[in-house]
Amino acid sequence: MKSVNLRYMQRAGLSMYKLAYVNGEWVDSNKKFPVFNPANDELLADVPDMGESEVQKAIDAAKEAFEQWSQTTAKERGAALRKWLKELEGNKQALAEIMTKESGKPLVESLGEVAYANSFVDWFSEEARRTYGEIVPSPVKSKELLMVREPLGVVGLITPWNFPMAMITRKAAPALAAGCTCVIKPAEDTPLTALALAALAQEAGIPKGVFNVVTSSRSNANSVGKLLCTSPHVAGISFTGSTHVGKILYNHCSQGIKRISLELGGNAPFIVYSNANLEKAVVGALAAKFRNCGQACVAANRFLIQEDVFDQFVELLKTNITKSFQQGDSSKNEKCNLGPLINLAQVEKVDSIVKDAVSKGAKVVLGGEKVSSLGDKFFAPTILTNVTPDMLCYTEEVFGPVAVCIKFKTEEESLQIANNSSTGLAGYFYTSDISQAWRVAKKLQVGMVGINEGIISHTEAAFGGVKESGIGREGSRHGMDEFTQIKYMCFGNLE
Ligand SMILES: NC(=O)c1ccc[n+]([C@@H]2O[C@H](COP(=O)([O-])OP(=O)(O)OC[C@H]3O[C@@H](n4cnc5c(N)ncnc54)[C@H](O)[C@@H]3O)[C@@H](O)[C@H]2O)c1
Ligand SMILES: O=C[C@H](O)CS(=O)(=O)O
Repeated sequence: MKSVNLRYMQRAGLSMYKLAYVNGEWVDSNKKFPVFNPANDELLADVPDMGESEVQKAIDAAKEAFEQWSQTTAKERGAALRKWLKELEGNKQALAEIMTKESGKPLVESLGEVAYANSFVDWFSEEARRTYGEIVPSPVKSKELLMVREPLGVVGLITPWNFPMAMITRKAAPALAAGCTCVIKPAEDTPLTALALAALAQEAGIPKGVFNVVTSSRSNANSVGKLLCTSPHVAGISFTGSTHVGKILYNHCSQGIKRISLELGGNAPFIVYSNANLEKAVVGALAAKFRNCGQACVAANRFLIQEDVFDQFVELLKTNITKSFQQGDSSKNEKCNLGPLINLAQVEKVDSIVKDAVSKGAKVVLGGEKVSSLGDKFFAPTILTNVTPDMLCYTEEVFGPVAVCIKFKTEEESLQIANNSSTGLAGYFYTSDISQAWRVAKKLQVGMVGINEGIISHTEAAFGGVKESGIGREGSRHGMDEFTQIKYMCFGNLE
C-alpha cells in the first residue's frame, strides 16, 4: 500500500485518519467506531474497531520486528528517533489541529502538548546511548562480574485521551530507544493523534513492525487489553489511565508475571499557607487546576487554604478565573482558552459531584453548572466553598474545572487532609517559609511536589506517583528502566 504522508493526509482532511497502522501497512477492519469533536459534535472519522484477532497480527509484527530492532545499536536507535522528531516538529501545527479537533483542548494547549510530547522524543533519542551497564570489582580472582541492560521485548502501550500525543511519546520514545517494539492502543476518544504519529514514524523510516497503532472502541478495550497483558509474546505493559483500569491490567499481568508500569489517577492537594504570596499562588492555582479544563492527572483537586487568608484567596481566585478564561470551541474561535470536557460521561460525572456537594451544603462561589449555550459538553469554571468531608468532591478525582476550597487552621491539619487519600500522584503548596517548605515537601505522600509552582511536568524529571497512583516513573533517565531488564554475566575460570 502507498506510503501515507501526513501532509497529504492533512490536505485530504481528517477523513484520511481512518486506518490503523500494523506492520508498516494502513489496515482497515470490517467494524468501525466514530470519532467526534467534543466541542461541536462534528464527525471527524470512522476508525477500525479492532478485535483480538486483528490486534494479534500487530503483536506478531512487533515480535518479528523485535529480532532486528533489538540488534540495532543505541546510536542507530537514537538517530531513528531524531528523524521521527524532525517529522513531528515539521508537522506541529497539523498535529495540534488534529488534537484540538478530537480532544476539544484549546489550540494553544495542543501546541503546548506537541512541544511537551516532542521533548520526550528529543530526550530519549539521547538517553538511548546513556543506558549503561556496570562492571563491578570481582570478589574472586578467577571471575569477572558485569551487568548489562537489555530491551524487554514487545511492549503494549495503552494510553488515555487527555494528552493524546504526550502520553504516547512518553512511552514509545523510551521503548524504541531501549530496543523494544510496541503495540499502541490509544483511547477511543482520541485515536487520530496516535495515527498521525504513526504516519510520521513511517515518514521517518521507523522500520515496519516497530511502531504499531491499533484502534478499538470501548467495547473492545477490555478484550484487547487482556490480550496484550496475557500474550506470551508481549514482555511488558505500560499503562496510563484510571486507577480502576490500572488494577484490572495489573491483575491480568500477574498471570504471567509480566512487567507493568502504571501511571494512574490523582487527587492533588494545593495548599496555600497564610505566609504565601497570594498573587503568585493564584497564578499557580489557575495553571494547576484549569489546564485541559481540569482533565489532567496532576490537576489540583483540592485547594487547602489556611483560614486567615481563605476569603482573600477565594476572591482572588474568582476574579482571576473570570478575567482569564474565554470558554468555547477553539477550532472555531482561537481566542477560546478553556474547552469542553471530553465526553458526556465526564460531564455527568462532574455535574453529579457538584450537585452532591451543593445538596450537602457547599456554596457555589462561581459557575457550578453546564454551559448549554456553548454545547452539551461544556461545564463552567467553578469554585465551591463550605466543603465538608462527606462530599464526593472532598475525596473523588473531579477531572473537571471545579476548584474545591477547604479551610484549615494548622500545618499539621493541612498535611492530615492532604495525605488522607488512596492516591498520591502530585501535590502543590505555596509558602514563604523555607523551613516550612522543606517540612511539608518531605511529609506530603505523593510522587511529585510543586513548591511555589503549579506546573511541574518536564521530561527531565521523574513522573509518577505512590499509593494507588501507580508504579514506576516516566521521563527522566528513569523512564528507560520500564523498558529494560538487567542481565548479570559472571565470567569464570579466567586465571
Ligand atoms: N498518571 C498519569 O500520568 C495519568 C495521565 C492521564 C490520565 N490519567 C488518569 O486517567 C483517568 C482518565 O483517563 P481515561 O478516562 O482515559 O482513563 P481510562 O482508564 O478509562 O482509559 C485509559 C485507557 O485504557 C483503556 N481501557 C479502558 N478500559 C480498559 C480495560 N478494561 N482494559 C484495557 N484497557 C482499557 C481505554 O480505552 C484507554 O485507552 C483519570 O483517572 C486520570 O487521572 C493518569
Ligand atoms: O494527565 C496526566 C498527564 O501526565 C499530565 S502532564 O501533561 O504530564 O502534566
